[in-house]
Amino acid sequence: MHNDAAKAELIDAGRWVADKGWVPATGGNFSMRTQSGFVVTASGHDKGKLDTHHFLELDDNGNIVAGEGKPSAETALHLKLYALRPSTQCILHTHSVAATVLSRFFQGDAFSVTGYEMQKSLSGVTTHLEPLNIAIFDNDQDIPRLAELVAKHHETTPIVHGVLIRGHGMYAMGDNVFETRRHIEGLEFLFACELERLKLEGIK
Ligand SMILES: CSC[C@@H](O)[C@@H](O)C(=O)COP(=O)(O)O
Ligand SMILES: [Zn+2]
Repeated sequence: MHNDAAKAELIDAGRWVADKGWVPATGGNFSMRTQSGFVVTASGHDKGKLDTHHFLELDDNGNIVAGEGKPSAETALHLKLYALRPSTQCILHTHSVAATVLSRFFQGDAFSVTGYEMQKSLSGVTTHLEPLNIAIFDNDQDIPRLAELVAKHHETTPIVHGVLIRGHGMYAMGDNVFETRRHIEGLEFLFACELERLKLEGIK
């Protein structure tokens, strides 16, 4: 995909994800793989009101080749996720209330659900009967260090749909922008169900 087409897709995804309330304030950042490398959102903008000049163009090694401002503070994590899973074309990082709260509530190293038909909204999932696991990593302001932790985890437990960062949000990935959007929507549905379930069942 050309850089300009990738920016157009990310501007559209930004409006959608902002309408859902999943990128409050200037939270979140987006990227796509392109013919010449990557495009990534510039840091500090409202991701629901992106324009074509709110992006940096990077080469295959992550070096800036065009654009204004600073690349997203979390660019190193995007680049690591692309390297870990070469078919990934689009990464959308969101800050929903549900992802933020549940990643703090569940103390373990994964958000795990079983029994929901909507698990099948995620690529490769064919049944509600097996657990769906989304890895949770402790938040870290040192993004390269966090990216290394994610890479280490991927060696034994491949990351397919995305990861949660505790008290922070989610990184969702897919082989095109529509798949990434579907993964976000499917996972957010599952997060919302789990929040409702916890309210009804109480904390045990
Ligand atoms: C609103 S503060 C959030 C940031 O610290 C960060 O987590 C984030 O998602 C956006 O950072 P950005 O540098 O704009 O890409
Ligand atoms: Zn963030």
